[in-house]
Amino acid sequence: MPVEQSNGRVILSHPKGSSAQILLYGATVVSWKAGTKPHPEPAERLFVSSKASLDGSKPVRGGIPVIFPCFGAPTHPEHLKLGQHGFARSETWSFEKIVMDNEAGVSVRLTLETTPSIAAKYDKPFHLAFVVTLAEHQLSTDLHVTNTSTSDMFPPDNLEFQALFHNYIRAPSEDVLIFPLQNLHYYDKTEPTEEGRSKAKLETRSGVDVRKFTDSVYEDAPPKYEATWPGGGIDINVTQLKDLVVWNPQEEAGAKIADMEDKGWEKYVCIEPGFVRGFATIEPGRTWIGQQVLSTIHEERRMNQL
Ligand SMILES: O=P(O)(O)OC[C@H]1O[C@H](O)[C@H](O)[C@@H](O)[C@@H]1O
Repeated sequence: MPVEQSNGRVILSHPKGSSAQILLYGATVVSWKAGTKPHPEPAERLFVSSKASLDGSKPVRGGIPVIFPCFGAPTHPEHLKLGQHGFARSETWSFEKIVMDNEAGVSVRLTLETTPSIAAKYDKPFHLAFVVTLAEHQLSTDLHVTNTSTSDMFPPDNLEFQALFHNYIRAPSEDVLIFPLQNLHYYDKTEPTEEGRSKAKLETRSGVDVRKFTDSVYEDAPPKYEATWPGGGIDINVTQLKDLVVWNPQEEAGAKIADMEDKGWEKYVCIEPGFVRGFATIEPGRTWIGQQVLSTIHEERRMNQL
């Protein structure tokens, strides 16, 4: 069966061997296994901490948590009752339907609507749909945000939000390099003062490493980037997600994270495409779609680049 549901999970299996698992809790993709052309046997591409809670008691430390409607601590007046990274990653979504089921892709759609517990802290009308599509060497995630307000007042009852895919990419963090971020401006959240954190820095490195504690928000990043390391890599193509967060806590911050496994920070890098500087805005009745496509990099392409 290409799509199965069991124990609060949706499992996608592609005829060419790749697979993905999505928890209804947070619509969190917790596994993506895919091969490459020269090495077709599927390998896990995401990191999930062995100490992560997968029972819906807290957001998953790993995989691809969906961040909405705020990234980090809330700053928008409409978000002030929300916790860090908003509520989408800690609500149980509904399985809506299988969108596609053929060799081109196996695709499912989950949805989230407001609940009394969400409405108690966030009263804007919205509808979210999350579409996950699995291909032989690719995983796509699309977030559809609809402003369901029926108000016709002026000024319009716009929905202002931030959204991000918090990808924990399985990679040796000592060796990973991320391209092409050179000459972009970024905000360095590891700076100890608010003044330091709010001042834009210029990225001078051609390939960005995470050998030290890194928490950088790149503004207006290109729509295509890649992470490479000896023997592997992931390409990321995005639509409507103008910013990119690169995070690895290293021991300095990682040892303080309760659900991080011992030395977990050595096994992943978070590469997080999103709309997080400022707010995306949609008018009543309109839908915004943010998309990412993750692809395994085939080794021969890496060799050609060296
Ligand atoms: O611990 P969490 O709430 O899951 O957040 C984990 C991390 O998410 C993002 O990458 C932020 O930029 C980091 O500042 C934050 O530490």
